[in-house]
Amino acid sequence: MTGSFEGGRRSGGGRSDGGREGGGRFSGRDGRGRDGRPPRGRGSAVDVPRRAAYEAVAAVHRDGAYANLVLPGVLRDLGLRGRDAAFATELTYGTLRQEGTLDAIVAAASGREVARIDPPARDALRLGAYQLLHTRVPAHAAVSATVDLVKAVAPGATGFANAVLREVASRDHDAWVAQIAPGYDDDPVAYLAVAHSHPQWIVRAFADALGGDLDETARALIEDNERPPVHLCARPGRADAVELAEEVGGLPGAFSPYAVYLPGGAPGELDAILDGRAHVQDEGSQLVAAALAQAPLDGPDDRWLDLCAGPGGKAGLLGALAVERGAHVTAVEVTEHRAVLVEQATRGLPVTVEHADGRTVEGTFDRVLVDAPCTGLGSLRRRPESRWRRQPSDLPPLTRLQRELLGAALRVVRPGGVVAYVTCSPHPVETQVTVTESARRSGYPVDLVDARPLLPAGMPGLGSGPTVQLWPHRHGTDAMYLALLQRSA
Ligand SMILES: C[S@@+](CC[C@H](N)C(=O)[O-])C[C@H]1O[C@@H](n2cnc3c(N)ncnc32)[C@H](O)[C@@H]1O
Repeated sequence: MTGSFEGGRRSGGGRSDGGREGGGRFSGRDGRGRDGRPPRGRGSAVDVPRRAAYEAVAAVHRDGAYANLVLPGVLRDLGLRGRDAAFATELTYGTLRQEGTLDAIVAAASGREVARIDPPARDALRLGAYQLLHTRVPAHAAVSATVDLVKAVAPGATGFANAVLREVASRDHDAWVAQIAPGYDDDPVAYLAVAHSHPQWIVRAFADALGGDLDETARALIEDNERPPVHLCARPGRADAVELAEEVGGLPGAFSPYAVYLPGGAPGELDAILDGRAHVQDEGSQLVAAALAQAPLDGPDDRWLDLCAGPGGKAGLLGALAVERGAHVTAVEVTEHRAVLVEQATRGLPVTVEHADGRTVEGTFDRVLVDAPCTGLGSLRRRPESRWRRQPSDLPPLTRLQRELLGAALRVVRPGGVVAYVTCSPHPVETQVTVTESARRSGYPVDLVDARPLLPAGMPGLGSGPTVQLWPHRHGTDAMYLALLQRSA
């Protein structure tokens, strides 16, 4: 293992060119902000894309916002489009993904714990350090633009920020990692955590899920720091993936027959989304939902249940497949507003939405999906702040709920029926342990069905079965886990 950063690649598919000087710079007099917010309108020297990124990053830390929800509003408010919006997006997502390592570098460069730096100055420094270490922005432009930002949001820290940024700029990322990370041979997990900006407990969980292979763990971490493409699901019976790809200027997916990879842009504005022919859905989610629909089954096959349905991605795909198969889907969701989203996502499909706790569901079903609430460690590339928010202490309540939901599914599936247990997390405690424990405690005879033949033929890297773990670095999907359990007849 060398100390090289991201195997030679850089976040966002290469260094971005953010060194442009014009394009929306608000120039003029000194612009002081209040409450750490840069001033709006004339009078600020902060250029607009950096200001947008600062506002989004600050909202994530100050208000507990989610970057994917807050950023579109900020871009809209500031009128950013095209290259400027792309640059603001890269700064926001990249800074949040790299935050752990950037903080360690800023601490080393400043000789001060980042917790002791005022939040506005701290966020501005993170953005500046990201530009210096992960983009093609020339160092002088990154330093001066960040000093302008600090002037606006934390005027008292301007000199400090200038000095810290100059120190950060004195080394590249690899040299900083070599300086601040423990030696790989001494503590590989701690090294990987610093080199690839993940908390150690997540590095450990990935390594466990990958059978202890630390080289592959590094590849998984590297992929988490890349910008993922948007995936569409062409709804069976309503759209064809090849034709949809042509229509939207995308590419048909590598594995799911419904998947289309979008080159970029705003998927919500596509005609195919607006008229219900397609929805946004990671290809891995498509594959696990389709695998449940294809699992071999003797006897009746028209009562399908989605026990954790919100916001309705998999219910939408199952509903479209149910049309072709003459089946009906009951979609259960405990959170009211998410149940409304499921209604919207399944309009016109044979799906009944129930706003209820899945643990109390009654009835008898032939196929059941438990897409369990989980840590979401499998989609860190799409949720840049999530790796720093999640804690190991989240696991016990989540795994208890997962066991109870899977237990309820095993109770309502008919003998001979199939349950798909799915998480968007590769954490072994949420995957293997939950499945083994739930099956053992259910009191029903349960067999694990080999899920691999239910995924597209020739799909590589599916392991030795019977469960399947998808990975961004192997399959280009989120790290979805799938176990298929069949109640013995
Ligand atoms: C991983 S998400 C499901 C994603 C969904 N299947 C999709 O593809 O769009 C888990 C969902 O389970 C819901 N949930 C949590 N506890 C639940 C419970 N006790 N009963 C039913 N739904 C629950 C959450 O509100 C959340 O919407």
